[in-house]
Amino acid sequence: RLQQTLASDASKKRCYEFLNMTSRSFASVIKELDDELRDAVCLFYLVLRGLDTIEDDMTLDLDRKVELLRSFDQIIYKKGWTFNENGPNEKDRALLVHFDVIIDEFLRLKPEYQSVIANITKLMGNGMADYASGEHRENTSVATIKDFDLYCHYVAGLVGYGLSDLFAASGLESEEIAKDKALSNSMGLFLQKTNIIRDYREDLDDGRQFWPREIWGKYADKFSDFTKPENKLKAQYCLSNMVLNVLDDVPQVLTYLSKLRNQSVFNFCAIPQVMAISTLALVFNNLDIFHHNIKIRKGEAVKLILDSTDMDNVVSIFRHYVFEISRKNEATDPNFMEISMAIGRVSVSC
Ligand SMILES: O=C(O)CO[C@@H](C(=O)O)[C@@H](OCCCCCc1ccc2ccccc2c1)C(=O)NCCCCCc1ccc2ccccc2c1
Ligand SMILES: [Mg+2]
Ligand SMILES: [Mg+2]
Repeated sequence: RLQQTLASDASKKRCYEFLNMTSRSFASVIKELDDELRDAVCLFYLVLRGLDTIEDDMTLDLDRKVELLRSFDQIIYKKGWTFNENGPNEKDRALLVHFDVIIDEFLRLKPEYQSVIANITKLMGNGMADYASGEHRENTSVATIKDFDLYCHYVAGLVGYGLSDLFAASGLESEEIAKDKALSNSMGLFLQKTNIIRDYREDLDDGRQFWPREIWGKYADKFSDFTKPENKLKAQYCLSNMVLNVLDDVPQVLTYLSKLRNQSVFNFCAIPQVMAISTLALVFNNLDIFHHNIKIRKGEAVKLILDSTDMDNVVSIFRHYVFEISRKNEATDPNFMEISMAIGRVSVSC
């Protein structure tokens, strides 16, 4: 009996080490969650990060990648399963090399938490596979704004679905939070779309492009044209058009946050969203993003984390950054009016 307890404590500890290794930002907010939810959300993260490590690896054979993505919801029930076919540079390859530890801990979760995680894994894995193998084969390019919303639904909106289901199943939040799928979806889309804008250069260098052609095609013939100095005005207008698209999700994010009742769940949900609105204001009309990855300053991030503990503070943080975007909004920008109106819509929602 004692032997088993020691073994399971050791593998749980290793899961939190993998959590810290794969994402410092999410690790810090996941560890803040109440006991009832912490392990389930930690494993939810690690299972999906494992799936994403398959998706992100451009050195994997396409058929092999699709087979793994579509069967990952069964793989998580296979005790002992590990994977070492990732390329040497895949940043989270160690997670899959030791994935048997994640599976052991996943199988120790309550059955209702396991089924939420397995269900989202199945939906996300098939969504990623559809993207990897479909007409996007050439460079995972995203054609229409509808495609953009669908891809971000698969990789991030579904995480919002699963988290809302876990919050409700734990009893820490009402069943209602899991009913309004559009609100949960927006929680993921706002984070993922902001990251996709911020990561323009990193993804371009990795041969990936997620900005929808329906938007960037209005400003250039090739996605990489925005890195050229002679195209800097077009690049600026394309960037503001992308920020405009993301602003649409702000009212729903604020509505979702206003429905939360448990303090640890609120902190866990609010902090990534507050980081994202700060990042969105930073990237707006900032042409550095076409040349290198930019991040909000450490000091600002710490202040935001400390301030994001109640709805009034979160609303005023959003107002602050939305005002900063309106200050940077230039009348010569063809998107100027649309952005002003989107800001108006946000301002009344908070
Ligand atoms: O490789 C990387 O490091 C970045 O990969 C990006 C990509 O490949 O596009 C991309 O991979 C997406 C596929 C795997 C999803 C992993 C995930 C992330 C955060 C979680 C938070 C809690 C629980 C489970 C979670 C699962 C990525 O990590 N994008 C970051 C934004 C995704 C946010 C997901 C999300 C959605 C709703 C949320 C609601 C409340 C709190 C956190 C939330 C977090
Ligand atoms: Mg990734
Ligand atoms: Mg990915």
